[in-house]
Amino acid sequence: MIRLHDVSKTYYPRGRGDGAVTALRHADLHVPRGEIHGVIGLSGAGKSTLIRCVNLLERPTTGTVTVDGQELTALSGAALNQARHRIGMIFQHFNLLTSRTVFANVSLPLELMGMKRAAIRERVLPLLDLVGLADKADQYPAQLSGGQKQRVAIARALASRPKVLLCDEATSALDPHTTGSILELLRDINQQLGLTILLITHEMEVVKSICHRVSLISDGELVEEADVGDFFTAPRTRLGRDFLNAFLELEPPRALIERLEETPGPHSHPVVRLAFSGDAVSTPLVSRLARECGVDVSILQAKVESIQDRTLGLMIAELMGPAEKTREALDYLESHDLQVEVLGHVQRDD
Ligand SMILES: Nc1ncnc2c1ncn2[C@@H]1O[C@H](COP(=O)(O)OP(=O)(O)OP(=O)(O)O)[C@@H](O)[C@H]1O
Repeated sequence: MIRLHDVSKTYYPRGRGDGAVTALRHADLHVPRGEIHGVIGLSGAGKSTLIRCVNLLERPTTGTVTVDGQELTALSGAALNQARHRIGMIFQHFNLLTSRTVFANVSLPLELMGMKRAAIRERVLPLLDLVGLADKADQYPAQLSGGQKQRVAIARALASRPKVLLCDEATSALDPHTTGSILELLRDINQQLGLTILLITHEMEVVKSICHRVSLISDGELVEEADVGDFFTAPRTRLGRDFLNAFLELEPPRALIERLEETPGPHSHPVVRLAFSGDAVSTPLVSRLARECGVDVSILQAKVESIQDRTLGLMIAELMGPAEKTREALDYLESHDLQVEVLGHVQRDD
């Protein structure tokens, strides 16, 4: 439904000949019909640029953007405006017109399309119902909470019956409870209307709650893409692991980090981060390591998380025993479908 092929974007701020900023580099992305795809990254990584390239609010410097089979980068003027009706967008700060009522905000895109008043009413009232604001039609944005404003923005984005909804940090200005209710609404819309959703966020919680797939963006590059369950079990990049650890608050204690050495010494223990899902979650791992490998396991941190329909277990542990035994234990763990990352080695106290 959404396809970016080799899309790059360089900004040339006016008056600064040498100030060019390349915000997006050779981005390839495919979001199939009906999928919710998240793009996560740190501030300045290029998320806004990427999502704004999809509806050509920013025109890519190079590359092509295709939405619902139509190459938008080949269009301009009226044809591009027409194509944009099939792409709704919502923003972090809602972007409502303060002088218009809720009803008038939602009807605006239809007025601009030249639709008749009666037809607009017929279209807008069910949308207000869908977003749970049927009783707020005559109120003004200033009378609404942040969550209600975002609901108005969602209704407005859906007014032209788009195939695609772009969400630019749509919940970043909202408290966690309101964030939850807006994400639930987006999930309902995705299911009820079959809408394809591309969202950008810096919050793992958003990805975890509603996305099917996720891409990670760093310094303008899409560096990793995975199903959400896989990303939360075994991110492939250092940055992905940093995001996951920060989300799970799963880091070794600071005092231990300071003692971690990269290479094993003659008298050191490996400290490992283990992630296990599926059947492995219910395996009595610690006692097996002790029994079958003769290694003691000191658990430094552990957590079980539900990621959509999967259960994910995470543990940071020190494997204590002679070098050949701890090596055997690592082999044992790897052969049992666990994701094993050696964080470093600490000198043995014994
Ligand atoms: N209009 C612009 N002109 C010049 N540089 C820009 C422009 N818009 C963005 N940039 C630069 O492009 C890079 C990526 O910015 P972008 O806003 O896409 O990142 P982001 O991941 O959305 O960040 P944030 O989460 O902070 O909004 C940054 O270095 C930014 O300063």
